Amino acid sequence: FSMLSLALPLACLLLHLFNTTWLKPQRVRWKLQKQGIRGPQPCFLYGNVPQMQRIQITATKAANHGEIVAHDYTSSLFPYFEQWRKEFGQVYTYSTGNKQHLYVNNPELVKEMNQSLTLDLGKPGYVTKRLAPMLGNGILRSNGIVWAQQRKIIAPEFFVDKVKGMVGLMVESAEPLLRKWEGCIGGGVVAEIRVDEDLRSVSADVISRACFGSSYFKGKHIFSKLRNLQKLMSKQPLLFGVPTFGFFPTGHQKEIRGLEREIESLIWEAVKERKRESSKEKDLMQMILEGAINDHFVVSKDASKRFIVDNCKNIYFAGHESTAVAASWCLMLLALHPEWQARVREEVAQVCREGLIDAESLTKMKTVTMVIQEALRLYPPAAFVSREALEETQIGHFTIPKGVCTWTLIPNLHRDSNNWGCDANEFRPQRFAHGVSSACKVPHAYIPFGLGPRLCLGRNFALAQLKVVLGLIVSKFTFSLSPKYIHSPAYRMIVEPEHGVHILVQRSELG
Ligand code: HEM
Repeated sequence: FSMLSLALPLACLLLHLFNTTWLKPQRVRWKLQKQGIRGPQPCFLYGNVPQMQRIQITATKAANHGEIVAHDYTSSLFPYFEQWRKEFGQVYTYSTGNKQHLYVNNPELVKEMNQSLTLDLGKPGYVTKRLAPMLGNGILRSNGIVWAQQRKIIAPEFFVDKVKGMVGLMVESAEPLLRKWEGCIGGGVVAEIRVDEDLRSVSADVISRACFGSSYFKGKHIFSKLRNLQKLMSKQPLLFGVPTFGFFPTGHQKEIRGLEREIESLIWEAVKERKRESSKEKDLMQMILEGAINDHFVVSKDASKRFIVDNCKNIYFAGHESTAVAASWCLMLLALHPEWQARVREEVAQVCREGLIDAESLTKMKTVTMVIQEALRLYPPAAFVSREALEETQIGHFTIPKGVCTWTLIPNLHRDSNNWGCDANEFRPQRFAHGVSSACKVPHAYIPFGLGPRLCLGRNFALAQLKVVLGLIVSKFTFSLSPKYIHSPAYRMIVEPEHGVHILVQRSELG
């Protein structure tokens, strides 16, 4: 009897395991295969992860980092996707553990996703769970009604009219960088400068002043801690790594939890300070505070604290990191292309009365806009748009079973020669001379700011800041790439220059 009483639960457990690790994923695969979607053969328990690791190791060995600036980094950064794309086309399926994925890089299908308003495609839980220390349950991670509420509170702070009012403080925030670089040149002619950290300071300063008003000086600590957290978390396999079944290296996790607590208390201090001040000025922090008080989804005091801290963290991260990295890529490309640098310099001199950059002059910066658009095409800081079918969903003529995660690789999509032409890997801002709609066949597949209802809500803010920073730097300085620069785009939650961007800077004759 005792043998039987042991055997029965054991058999149930094995059956359950077999069902979740093989039968269920197999059923999902069948549903996809029936629609003509192919993909690499998965192995038991791990899916295609071992294959992904093998392909990555081979690609890393073959990579020839830094010798020349080759703009197509897709086959060294995400080599399995490129290999499978060549084998199975623009839409294919693969698995990691018991999770089934759908690679969607067909411009027409991306257009369908972009135009769809469905919320049944949400942020994938298994990815965002790993990002939880960074993002909490703020707007970047949440889904459904919680997300809708957060978006309603935060989005209006970044509408065009609000952003226009922030141009002045963007200029102010960039001035220390200009003074610092001036100082580096000093009495000499040329200075070598690593631009990344300086640009990060500018965008941290901008977001702190613009969104968190008087508490902006607290921002400095928060940003440096968030940056450390980001670096630590990038050491873990964030997206496609081996299924860990709960076993992660604990050393890192402890450090991550420590940083998470420090960041939380810094933000909370800023919030308490704000409450004491009872500021009349309605900036983003004020809106988040009021949202936490008025929102009927936020029921307890603890939940209200979480709501505030998580959303502040989200804005701090989303708002400064990607803008700073985009500015670094822009400077790298302008350093490489003196002819475009000269055109930008000339335009800024023309449209800015007495050298002053304001909201009106930003709207006249056509060349600067083209350069930024082209930089965001070749080097989009966000590498992916990922979604999970929270319910069975239709994308174009495909039915996506519940639980499947879709992956759209932005850098690959932006290099599709069928959409962009045979010069897709070249830096040619001219293609944007008449806007995105004339630059390629399917403009909806140009997605540096994501797509659909979850499109980046800081888009206008980021573009204004990039114009201000580039406009000021290019009008004050002439620069070229330093021989120290090693071209090696790296994925650390966003695609950034692994060793930074080093340039040789001189005072510009116009500046
Ligand atoms: C060049 C700079 C930036 C780039 C390339 C960028 C890109 C993106 C992308 C790709 C997404 C994901 C959209 C999706 O999943 O479909 C996103 C979302 C978001 N971004 Fe940005 N972003 C930038 C700057 C900013 C700034 C300056 C802010 C705020 C101040 C911001 C706030 C957000 C927020 C809150 C979301 C989440 C929107 C939602 O889920 O509803 N971003 N961004």
